[in-house]
Amino acid sequence: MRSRVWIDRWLDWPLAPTLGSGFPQRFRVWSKLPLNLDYEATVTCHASLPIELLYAAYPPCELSVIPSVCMSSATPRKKLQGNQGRMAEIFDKMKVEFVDQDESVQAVADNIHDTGEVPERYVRSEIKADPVIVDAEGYNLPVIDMSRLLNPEFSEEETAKLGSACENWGFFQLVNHRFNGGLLQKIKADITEFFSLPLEEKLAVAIPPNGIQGFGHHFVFSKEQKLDWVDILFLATRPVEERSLAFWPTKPSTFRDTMDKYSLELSNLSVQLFKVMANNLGVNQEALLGTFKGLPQSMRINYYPPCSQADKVLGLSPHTDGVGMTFLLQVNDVEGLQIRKDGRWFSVKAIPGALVVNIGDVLEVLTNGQYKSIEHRAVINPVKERITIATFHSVSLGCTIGPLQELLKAGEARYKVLDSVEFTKGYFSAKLEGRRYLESLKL
Ligand SMILES: O=C(O)CCC(=O)C(=O)O
Ligand SMILES: [Fe+2]
Repeated sequence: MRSRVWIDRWLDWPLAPTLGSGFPQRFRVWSKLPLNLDYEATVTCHASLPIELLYAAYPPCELSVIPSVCMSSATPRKKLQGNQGRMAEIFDKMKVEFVDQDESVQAVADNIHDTGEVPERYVRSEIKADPVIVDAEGYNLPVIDMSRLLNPEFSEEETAKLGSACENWGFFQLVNHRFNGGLLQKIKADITEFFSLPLEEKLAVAIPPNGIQGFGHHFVFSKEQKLDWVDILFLATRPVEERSLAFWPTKPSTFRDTMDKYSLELSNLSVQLFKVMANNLGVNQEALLGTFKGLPQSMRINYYPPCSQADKVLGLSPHTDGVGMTFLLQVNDVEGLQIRKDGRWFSVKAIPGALVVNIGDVLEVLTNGQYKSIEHRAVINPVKERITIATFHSVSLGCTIGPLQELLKAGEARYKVLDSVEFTKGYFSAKLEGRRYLESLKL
């Protein structure tokens, strides 16, 4: 019997008594707790009874076996373990534990209309401490043109521009990335629709206790900690065989397909950019790409509700990304990303249709500090919701992360060498506090 089980709920089997002929057949089961959720199931009959129920959430989800004792609605129910996939296994190993944050920030935002006050746990006194620059001269985020990078006539010049952006800003906007037709429109529409569903429906893919994937919150380590003004949907999107589709929304019905296509486009784009970066750094492309073998990718979809007291809350605490490279897509036209430059916060004006690309901690370490992983945060709009998709390209498991040998010829290593699990563990334990973790890696 196969042992992997993905449904993290108590199940009831109302149709079980009707089984008997015509296998395989499709029917629906529902979960009693905590919500009435429908799951599709495929039932197949084993050569010898008892029958095994093979659950396929939605093809091509991995199949899981429920022991035959569950066959009748009268039998005792069995608490099932959620399958969070490889990523959760790593988290388990690392002993990184988030505390449950059981309220949706969107619901909190709705309630403020009644009380008029932001709950104390979301009030961030530190926001006012640092000046913010909006539209200042000389503070234009570099714009990189993908079509020029790929055109032999202009690629050298554009590559140099990209290199300078990675060294001086750690961020740039990528235009002309040539995504297929309406894909960006589709992903934007599907994500917006998901977040506009009633809370009960979003909870169908809730992050389980000690889980990492699904709808909920990350980086909450204590009941006292101040909270970010955001609800998220986090999914490990690549490699494809490591997806836990149970956490992929089925509403809207096009969500999974759109996400799959978007994920592939970004993965291909990440390879193109890693290659350009290798050229710019003067290192072997394979040496750089080797760290990202298998192209692990995850997505954090951020839903920032509006807040009438927006200057009291923070959408996302100052942090660097603990990965190689991140692509940020603004799903609607509401701004809120700020990056720290020269000790001040600088508001990013996203070009419509562009992707905001930023260097993560891993690339800063690999390049021995030549490329910069820059601190950034998200602020809240007083009247409009803001939605973004951050797509992270991470290191492969089993890799070591340290300055690339080819870059050391000119000087000493400035960062420690760590195994990828150690590295990620350290990142999460540092609790999203600016550049604290990255600084701790310096020799
Ligand atoms: O939503 C944003 O503007 C920033 C998101 C981000 O930095 C992240 O998810 O890591
Ligand atoms: Fe980030």
